[in-house]
Amino acid sequence: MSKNLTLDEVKKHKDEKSVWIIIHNDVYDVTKFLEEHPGGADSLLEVAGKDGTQAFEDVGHSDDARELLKKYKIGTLPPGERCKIITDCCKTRAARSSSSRNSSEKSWRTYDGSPASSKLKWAVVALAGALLIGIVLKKYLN
Ligand code: HEM
Repeated sequence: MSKNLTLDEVKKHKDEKSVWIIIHNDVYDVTKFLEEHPGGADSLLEVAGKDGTQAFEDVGHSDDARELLKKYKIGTLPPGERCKIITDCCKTRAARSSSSRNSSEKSWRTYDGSPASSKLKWAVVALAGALLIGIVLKKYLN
């Protein structure tokens, strides 16, 4: 089983001395790969200490590149910090963590930890309840 590494731990590894990147919920230590990366060290440093899934996928890396990833894997995010669906990923957590930095850095991620969908569900239930009460009141007051 791979080791659980939290986002807070990953965040500490954000410069040349130590570069950790999250891709598809797995954590990679690419410090030794910086100079070898065909896409340059800068592209890796840009997502150092952060989630690089989108950057990695946007480039359309080959199967060889995906295979190479295995060599650098050091762990996985704990279940509460994982992303369920890559395209529907959490703004709340990312916004919170990057608000102290540049806001343009906001990530597309959505984590399980931020139950945006469950909030929406309760809003719909509350709205339906209010509607029902309104209808009943209207009926009895007339
Ligand atoms: C962290 C794990 C990564 C690994 C193991 C990796 C590996 C590779 C490999 C093997 C290539 C050669 C082409 C290919 O086989 O697809 C490549 C190219 C490239 N990578 Fe990455 N990459 C990683 C992350 C990233 C990230 C986060 C970016 C961010 C933008 C990036 C940007 C690029 C670019 C722009 C190229 C194209 C270089 C060119 O064709 O001139 N890579 N990468």
